[in-house]
Amino acid sequence: MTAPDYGHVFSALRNSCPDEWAAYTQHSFVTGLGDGTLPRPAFLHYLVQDYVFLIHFARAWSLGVVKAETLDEMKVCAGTVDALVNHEMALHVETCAAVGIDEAALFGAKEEVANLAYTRYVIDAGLQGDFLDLIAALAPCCFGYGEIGLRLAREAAADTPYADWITTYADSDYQDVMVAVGKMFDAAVERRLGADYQNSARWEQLQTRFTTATELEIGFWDMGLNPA
Ligand SMILES: Cc1ncc(CO)c(N)n1
Repeated sequence: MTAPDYGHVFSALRNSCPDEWAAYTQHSFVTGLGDGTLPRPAFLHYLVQDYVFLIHFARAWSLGVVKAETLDEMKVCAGTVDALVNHEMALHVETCAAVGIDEAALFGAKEEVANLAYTRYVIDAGLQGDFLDLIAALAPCCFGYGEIGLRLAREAAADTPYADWITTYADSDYQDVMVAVGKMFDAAVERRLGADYQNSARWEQLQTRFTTATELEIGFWDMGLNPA
């Protein structure tokens, strides 16, 4: 499997920014997770920031419940909030606890600017725009980690110390949520813009949201590589 099926809307958005998508999903931080060469301090620095990221990211997905137009959209958004706060964050809490960083320290960690820029951009996309603006800005995070997790599960060195991280995103728990998000995103776009959505007046704006969020993901890996 080269890429999992997260739907045709996601494929169209990704295929329109191939350079940014490659810079995000094949970033040297990702290579280092796979071959195990990522320095531990960079990983822990990233993981603490990512805990804070997920707090605000869950707020953004909660906004999806507010902006939804169908019960199915509400269910997928609520399910994603659950997956983030009750499952994905366990990786962060357990990995950090093992090196003496407790949850209060995680919750109170100083948020770096690249982190803050990313989540507030996504939340603002949802506040200023509609449900599609919000999902277009949320999509790179979700599907990018899904792609990375599956690729590293196939290609990673057997002895990488980052196997727990890889498993979190390759696991069917995470993948099933992403497939559900992809289906919901396809239906949401077709419902509002029609089957010929790529020729609608809204498409360019959604592409900009998606590409900008992808660039903010690249900035997040860059931040991870540079522990303060
Ligand atoms: C920065 C970032 N993007 C995406 C995900 C996946 O939820 C994450 N944990 N962190």
